[in-house]
Order: sequence, then C-alpha cells, then structure tokens
Amino acid sequence: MSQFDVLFEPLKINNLTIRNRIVSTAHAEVYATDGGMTTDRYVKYYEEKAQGGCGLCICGGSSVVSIDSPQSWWSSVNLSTDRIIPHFQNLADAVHKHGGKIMIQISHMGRRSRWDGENWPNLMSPSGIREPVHRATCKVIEEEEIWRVVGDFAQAARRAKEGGLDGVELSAVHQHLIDQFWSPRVNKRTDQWGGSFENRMRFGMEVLKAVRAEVGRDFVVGMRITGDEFHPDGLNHENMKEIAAYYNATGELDFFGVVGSGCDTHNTLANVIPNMSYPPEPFLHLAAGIKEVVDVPVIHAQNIKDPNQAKRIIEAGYVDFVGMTRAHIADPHIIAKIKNDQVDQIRQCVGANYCIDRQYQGLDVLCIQNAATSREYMGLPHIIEKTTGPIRKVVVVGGGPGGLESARVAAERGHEVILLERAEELGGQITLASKAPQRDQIAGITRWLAMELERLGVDVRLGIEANEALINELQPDVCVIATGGRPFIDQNSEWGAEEGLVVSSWDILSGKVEPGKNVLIYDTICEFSGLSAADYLSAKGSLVEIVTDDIKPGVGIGGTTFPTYYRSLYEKEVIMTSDFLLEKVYREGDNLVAVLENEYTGQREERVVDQVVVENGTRPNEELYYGLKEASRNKGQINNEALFDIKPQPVLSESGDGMILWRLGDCVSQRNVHAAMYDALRLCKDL
Ligand SMILES: Cc1cc2nc3c(=O)[nH]c(=O)nc-3n(C[C@H](O)[C@H](O)[C@H](O)COP(=O)(O)O)c2cc1C
Repeated sequence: MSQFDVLFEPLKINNLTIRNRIVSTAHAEVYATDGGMTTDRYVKYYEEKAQGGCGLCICGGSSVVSIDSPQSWWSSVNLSTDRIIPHFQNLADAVHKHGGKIMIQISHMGRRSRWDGENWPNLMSPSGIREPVHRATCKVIEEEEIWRVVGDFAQAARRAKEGGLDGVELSAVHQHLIDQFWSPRVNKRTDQWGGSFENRMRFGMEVLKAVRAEVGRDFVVGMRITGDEFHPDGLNHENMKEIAAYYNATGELDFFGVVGSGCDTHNTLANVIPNMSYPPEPFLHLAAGIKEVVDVPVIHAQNIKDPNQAKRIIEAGYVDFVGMTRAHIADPHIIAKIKNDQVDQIRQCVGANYCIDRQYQGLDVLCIQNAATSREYMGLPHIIEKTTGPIRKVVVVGGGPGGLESARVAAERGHEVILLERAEELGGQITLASKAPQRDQIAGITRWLAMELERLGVDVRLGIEANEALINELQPDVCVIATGGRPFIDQNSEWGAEEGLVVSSWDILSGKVEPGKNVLIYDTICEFSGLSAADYLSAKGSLVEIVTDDIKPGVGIGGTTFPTYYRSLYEKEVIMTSDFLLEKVYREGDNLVAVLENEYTGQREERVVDQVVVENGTRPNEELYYGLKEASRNKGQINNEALFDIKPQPVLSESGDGMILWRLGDCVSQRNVHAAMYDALRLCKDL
C-alpha cells in the first residue's frame, strides 16, 4: 500500500489497458529527420519514459497527415507515407517491452505553420484568414482538398495501426485544421463546411468517420480539444461542451484530451503551456466540465507536476488521466520514483519552458535542467552508475547549477566530492533569477540539486573563497571550476561603471542596490535578466523604461514566456524602447543623464533619471582556472580544458599524480543554465 495507489489503478481506453493514470501528452519533439521519420534519438527518448513507468505516451505532437501540412519546421513525424511504418514498429517495440503504451497525435495544421518548410506548400485554412503567431498567409481550402485531407487522416491512422502503435489522437486543439473549421471567427464559409453548427462540425466528423472506417472499432481513436479558447470572439467553455457532447454522441471516440485556451495569438499561446508564472493546474475546471458531458475517459495536462497534485485530481475524479508532460521531460523516471517511495528524488519541472520555447524556434526539445533528456541515444544517463574504476577526490568550485550538477554526477559515480561556494547559500545566478516577480520557481533547479548533494553525502562548504593555495591543500584528483561570470557593465567606459554611474541587473535583483524612482534599463542581451529587472523594479514602484538596440526587449525569450512578462510590464506601464544604443551616462546634479542614439538614424535623445541599470551579460570568472592551469603547467603536468565530446582523461600527468582541471558553464563563456548542466553531465558521467 502506498499513498499514491490511486495513480496506479489501471484503466481501459477502449480495449487497451493503461497501467497507471499518468500520461506523457503529445508534444512536438523536433527529433524526426529524413522527411519526418522517427530516429534512434526519438525511440530512446520514449523508451526511457516507458522504462520509467509511464502508462501512456502520446508521441508525435502535431504529426502530419498530409504532404501539405508543413512538417519540416518542427521536424514533426510524417504519417503521409508508408515509409513511416517500419519506424513505428521499432518505436512500439521499444515502449511495449517496458509495459508502456504508445499512441500518436495526428494533425493537419492548416494555417498554423510556415509555408517555407520542406515542400513549400500553400498553407490552407477554411477562409484564408491569417494567424498572427506563425505569421504565414494561407489560401482558402477547396472542396476537393477537404476530401483529400479527410482521406489523408484515415491513411495516417492506418499507418499508425500497421506500425503497431496503440492508437491515434486526432488533434482538434491549438487551432489546427479541425478546430479552425469549428471556429466562426476563422471559418467564414457559406458552403456545407461553414455557417451552422453542423456545417462547422462536418470536417471533423468526416475525419472521424473515415479514420474509423480504416482502422476498425477496436483501435483506439481519441480527440484532443480545448476547453475554452479564451478569445473574445472564440469558442467558450459552453460552446466546447456542446462540441464535445456532439462528437461523443457518435460513440466513435475512445477518449478526449482537454486543455485550456486556444493558442493562435501570442497572448493565448502562453496559456497553453503555462510557465512558472501560472498556478498549478490552472485549467482543470475546463477538463472537468468536458468530462461531465462525455462518457469516455478524459485526459488533462497543464501544470500538473507534483505526485500529490496528480493524486488529488484522480482521487476527486475530475479527470481519468493526468498528463505530466513537462514533468516527464524533466524526469522520465518520475513514475518509478513515485512507486518506489522516492518522491523527494524527483527532479521536478520548474516551468521554465525551455523545452517549448526551443520548439517554437524550430529547435529540438531539451530540458533546461536535465541534459540527459533526449540525449539518451548519446549515452547520457538518467540513472548514473557507480564507477568501476578508482575512487577519486573531486573538488568543485562554485555552487551554481553547473557546479552543483558536477558534484551530483561525480558523487553518484561514487567519488569523494567537496563543493566550495563563496556565498552563504547555493544557487548562483539561479538564486538571483528567482528574486524577480514571475521567476521564483526557477530556484527549484538548484534546490533539487542541493537536496541530492545532501542525500549523496557531498561535503558542501559555504562561505569559502577558493584560491590556488586551498586547492593545492585539498589535493584533488579532479578540480571542476564552475565559478560562473560577473556582470559585464564596464564594456564601454562611457557608461561610467567605474565611476559608479551604472549598476547591473544583479545589483538590483540581489537587493544590493535600492531601486531608483526613475530608472532606465539598457539591455543588450534581451533575455530574462533585463525583463526581470524591469518587472522587479516596477513592482517596487519605480518608473521604468527599458531600452535596447535590439529588435525589441525580450526578443531572445521564447513564445510561451515573453507574453507573461509583457502582460506584467504593460500593466505596470513600463516603457519599452527599441533601436537605441546607450552612448554615455553622466551625472548632472542629483540626476543621471543617459544619452541614447538611434542605431539607424544617429538621432540622439537624452533621459534624465536617477538610476541606470546595464544588462550586458557576463564575462567569465576565470582567474582561478588560469592560475591553476599555469601552476600545473609549470609542474610539467598536462591539463585539460573542457573539450566536449572528448572523453575525460583519467590521469593527466605521466606519473599519475596530476590533477584533471576542468572549467564549465559561464566560467568559460556566457551561455545558459542548460549549457552549464550539459557541460557538467558530459564531463563527469565517465569520471
Ligand atoms: C515542447 C512541447 C511541444 C508541444 N507540442 C504539442 C503539440 O504538438 N500538440 C499538442 O496537442 N500539445 C503540445 N504540447 C502541449 C502538451 O501536450 C501539454 O498539453 C502541455 O505541455 C501542458 O502539460 P504539462 O504541464 O504536463 O507539460 C507541447 C508541449 C511541449 C512542452
């Protein structure tokens, strides 16, 4: 008996028994290659989840059914050709051998993609109305094309079945073609496919009928819908209940997946994959509302991260299955850990949305904190085995994410690990980032690592400034320098950092410097720190203008994250100015004058403020690294800088008494949390 038993009660969808109530819901992985074929990487990614206990994986988010549903932008799986069938057989075998089940989401994205992908197709939609998020224009889908796409759905479902997958999920969610037909604001047709309720439902119905005719009644066919588009002219919850009941009444659907919100505007896109600024399960009520009007199982995913939360939802019967999708991206062994009473060892998703924000840029899905996710095929492990070689003494300098991950991995390998951190707390830049209004949960990344170090018995020494003498005294076999960076606010002497005219976003977020009344933030990086400083200062009552020479403030932040910043910044009347360089800052009486210059016209403007914050990234804290490197070179030892994809050298000096010296993360050059975690894992996994 475990308190989580309710999560492990098997449940049938059609005739298929799912071993527990937890699902990894459909997500575009961006791992398919060769015209949309699943790869070794793809298979191993899902195999790891099945091995970790996942009941049902719905793979292939937005997998395409037709040649003209553009897939290359998201490297989606391509079900428009029989070539996919043997690939599915590999995938199904890999998941089935661990007791999991696997289905695929199939879709035609209609207007919701790009036309300049692999086949350069014309995008099609019911009435040719453009969708702003993907910025593509589209044509009106013609009658023959509608029937062809209906047939394409059926053939795609057949390929899934022949490939041994356990079912298909029809995507009528996120404003893909089926729900584009449903929506009166997108479907303005006056023929049999538009206008009345029945006409708008017709395309989805024809798809469902054709799919059933092809795969038979025993094969699982579900549908994913939204519970409310959250659009002033969109389908609301009552409309969606009516639609769900209508399709349910056919008796042809085996499950409904329900999520909250449409996502065909920048603002609603953020709701669909709610980041850390959202509360837990913000749209559960919508799924529960749909469950009231259907008589097949309902799956709901959106910010369900915690086993207790999942348990409460299932126990209360709000839905039948909980999706824990990003939770699996962060830790594919989450279910095994729940089952084995290791809940506090789960690496919990913090909602940073690195995964989805990469996907929206057409990049492969990665986890901000778990570098092994989707790199299983490269041999990066989720479960780290003990070394069979000699036990080494490892000294890690720096308690930010890269240092903590190095210490964790080295300790999992069984080495004796000491971690030295200058500050009185662990976390490094993550701690700073977590001070901003929407970002507190990011601290979960280093909190988990700190807990793991405690469990593994790492000797963590806080308040210790490491230097060469101390390292020499500790005599490590391996020394990992993860000392991060420091704000690069003195790049331009005219900014006046040396005279103390400007401060950094770190000074602000750490509370080292009091917020000014009238603040100008100059942001050359346009990622989180600048917007976080603006959000933080304006929350404290400062009047803030954020200026960048880039395209717009926050331009480097992905599509599900910048909208939540923008909501907050607009609400607090932060002024956002693009295309201006900060030329110089000078003092005038009690004020500071910031001189700005338009990048394109050279036009100069001045701002009179009482505080100027410069966010210009970091430069490495590399002095210790170079000091140690120089010293050991003088001793005739060879040292390795972290050269990736080169296996760590077991012993660096001929005599075997040398020290392996590595540096990683921002101590090499400024990148991001994932880069530091990846550095740490790939360096230390073979120690
Ligand atoms: C990288 C990524 C890609 C996604 N792509 C799709 C998709 O193609 N189709 C879909 O229906 N949902 C997609 N989703 C949404 C997920 O299925 C899920 O609803 C969402 O992540 C919220 O659940 P979670 O909080 O458990 O992660 C995607 C999510 C992520 C993180």
